[in-house]
Amino acid sequence: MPPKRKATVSARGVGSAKRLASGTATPRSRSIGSSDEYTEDGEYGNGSEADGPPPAEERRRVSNIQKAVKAMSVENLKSRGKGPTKSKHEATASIGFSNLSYLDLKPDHEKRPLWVDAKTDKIILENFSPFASRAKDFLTTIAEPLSRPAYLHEYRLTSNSLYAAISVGLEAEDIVDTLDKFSKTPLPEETRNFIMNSSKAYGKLKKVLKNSKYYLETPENSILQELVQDAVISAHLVSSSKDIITEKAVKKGPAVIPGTREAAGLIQQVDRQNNAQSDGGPSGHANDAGAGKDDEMFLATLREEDDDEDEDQKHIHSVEILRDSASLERVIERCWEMGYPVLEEYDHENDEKNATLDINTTSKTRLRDYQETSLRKMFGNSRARSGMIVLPCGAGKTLVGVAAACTIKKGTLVLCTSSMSVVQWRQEFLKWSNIDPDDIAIFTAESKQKFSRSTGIIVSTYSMVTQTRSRSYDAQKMMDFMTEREWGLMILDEVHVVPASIFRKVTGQLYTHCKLGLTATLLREDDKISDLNLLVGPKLYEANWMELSQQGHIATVQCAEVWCPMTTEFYQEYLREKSRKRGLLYVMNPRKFQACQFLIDYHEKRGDKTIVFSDNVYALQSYAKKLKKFFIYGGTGQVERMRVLENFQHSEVVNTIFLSKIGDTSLDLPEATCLIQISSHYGSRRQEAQRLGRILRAKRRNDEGFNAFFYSLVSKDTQEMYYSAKRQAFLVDQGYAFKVISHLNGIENLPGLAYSTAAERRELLQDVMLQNEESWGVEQIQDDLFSGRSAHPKGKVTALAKKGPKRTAGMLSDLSGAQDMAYIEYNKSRNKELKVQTKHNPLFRKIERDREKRKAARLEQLKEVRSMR
Ligand SMILES: Nc1ncnc2c1ncn2[C@@H]1O[C@H](COP(=O)(O)OP(=O)(O)OP(=O)(O)O)[C@@H](O)[C@H]1O
Repeated sequence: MPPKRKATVSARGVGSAKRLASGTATPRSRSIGSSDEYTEDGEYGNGSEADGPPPAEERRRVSNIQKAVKAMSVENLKSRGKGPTKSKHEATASIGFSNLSYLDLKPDHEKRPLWVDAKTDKIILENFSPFASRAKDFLTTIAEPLSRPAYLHEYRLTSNSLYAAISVGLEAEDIVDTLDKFSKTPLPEETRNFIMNSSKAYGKLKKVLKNSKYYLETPENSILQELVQDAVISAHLVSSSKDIITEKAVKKGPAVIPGTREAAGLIQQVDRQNNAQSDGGPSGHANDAGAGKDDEMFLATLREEDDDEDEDQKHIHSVEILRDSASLERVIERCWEMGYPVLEEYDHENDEKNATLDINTTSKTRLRDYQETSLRKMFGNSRARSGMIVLPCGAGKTLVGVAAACTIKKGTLVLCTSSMSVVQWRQEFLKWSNIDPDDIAIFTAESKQKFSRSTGIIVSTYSMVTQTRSRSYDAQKMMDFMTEREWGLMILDEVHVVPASIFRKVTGQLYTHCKLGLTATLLREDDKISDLNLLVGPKLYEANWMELSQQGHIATVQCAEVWCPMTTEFYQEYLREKSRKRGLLYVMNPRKFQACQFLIDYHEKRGDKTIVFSDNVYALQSYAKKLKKFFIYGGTGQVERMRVLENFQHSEVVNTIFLSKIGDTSLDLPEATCLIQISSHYGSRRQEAQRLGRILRAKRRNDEGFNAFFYSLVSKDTQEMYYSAKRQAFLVDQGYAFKVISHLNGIENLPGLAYSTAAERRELLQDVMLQNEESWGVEQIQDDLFSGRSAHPKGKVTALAKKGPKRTAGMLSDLSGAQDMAYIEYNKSRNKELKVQTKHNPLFRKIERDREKRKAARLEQLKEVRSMR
């Protein structure tokens, strides 16, 4: 018998991503995409366009990775006298690697793509394996993706992920068998037990709404018997144990999703023989072509095996829950506590009580593969499951929502974060579906329409439906209209940003059969994501950013962190400062300013359109005014915002704009191809991903060799470096590599380079040091660019209305302009130039006049404050 081989591979890419995230490693210098703009030593050069590395080179890289891992193995550490005192596993885990040498390899392990580590519940996928794509879809169904760089992906098996898998129709036995099939080693007993035990109760219990009544439903009577005996649950039930209703289960069939090739009649029959082709690999496929479809069929096969059972023998048992929201939430919570997670499902095809909505996708609408896959997870059988779909920014979440509504064909509610998004959602419904415009209404502060027929769609904001202040007569009537009826579907846009308390209010007031949460980043720094599982449902699907960018659905982005050394005078102050003013010092670092100036110049010459992001408003204004660029922040009036954005989109002279954090979300500027970040919200991974999302929609993304650019400017040896590493963690896990640029080639020769003399830098420092607390931190605004918060309730634009007079530290002599810094303080805003170019209607002119008056009054106030000092 040949000696058993031992497993010695580890997750190199994963480990480095984690170390990068924790700030203990230097980011790897690897650029992504086909164009290589950087030289290997981190310098910015005029690199030529080059195709991605050939497969052979890829293999070599992987083999190098594996060699590196081996070199880090416990045995090697031992031989170098650094042997572990703990167990092998603990020792390697502590340095960021998993040592799997305790596992025996299967004889044909090379062909199998997975490593399953029972000790950490982690699964590592070799993304270069010929069977990777098939394994990937399976893994995204059963496990949480943790990290997906180029070669090795890391997933974790959790109760929640298994719950999501069961909720899309997989059985525990199928999961175990398939995992074993893909695994290089026999599936560890602990993993097998974990899946079997955690899945026992999953998918068995459902909350359904039938004829305006909520029921707990299960095919296993014993579970219901156990639940009705529970004191907490029985207190919230209409029925007692005697009243358990038993009915024959309705035979299920897969739902036809409008907009898919199947719905269009393009796929008449699935030829399963294609799948059965075997080359001895784990799933029996000869090659990877059409892998996305194959994966679906592969999963479908797993589901079909289950359907082979005689459905006629099945019965379902149910009890009715009290309809108030507190009872509903308590019952669901208690079921979870007792080990029975509750799924929410809606048998929309058999719902005769609620009117059917006349809606279908237009004949031209074609869902992309990943959109279809995500919807298949929602409509795995003829019922619609509540849950969340996670797609990158710009990947078309709106169409997924529209297609879900077209599949359910019942009254639909859409809740968004801003009134601008409300308008966009309505437009998208009209674009992708044949809905009658009279059947889709808007409920915002400005518009309180209803649909005229028996059912329809209402698009509103979270704040409109959860408002606690007394409502206007019309708003109250609208709310009554919404709360009195049953809705088939509720679409929750940007589901991750909404606090649990808001969801409670929403779900408590509005009766919906099915909820679909849409988001790009299921991330919250406060770790409240688990609340969403309870309130909305499990994550049904999460797309892979890199794959979507390779397929051209989102732009390929080169990410770079530009390290800007602090100037001596700024660094001295930085070290002395203990307060939050340190933040202002590293943002206003003159070297960072120069890097920003250089990059803007470089990209403008290349024909790019650039957005510069700064969370700090003082920095935003200082940079923009000094560089004579246009800017928008929370205090900019709606009219001015629109004017700047329109010019950015259509004018050849406006190629760079500065935006505060209000532009993080909901900003659709497909012209933007470059993004520079000069100041950000500490270590927020979500903000980093959302900002990147602004350039993922780049119009030119399918041009040959096109790359969008994302630069994060970081002041070296400051706290900003720590935040930066933390912020990048999510994107690194999505497979983005941040190139470090330590020197921008040719920056010294840039004509008109700002702050190139010591005197200029000292002036800047003086100005920074004189700023008061208000200017130190990030902008305190919760809304986005289009929320219209700065708009007066009666339609007047009040750019400064929200903020009181600003106290600014300074000296009386500053006002005379006698000191250099006065020029900095009153550097002209370029925004004003746009006014001259634009013809206003009389209303806008009046708005502008009012604004100017208020600005003049504010300046007067400022002078007074200063003179009092
Ligand atoms: N199947 C499709 N066919 C053609 N175009 C599509 C398709 N799906 C999405 N798009 C287009 O992709 C763009 C982005 O879509 P959408 O605004 O819905 O993205 P998103 O995921 O909601 O982005 P964000 O998270 O930034 O709001 C839109 O211009 C949309 O028309």
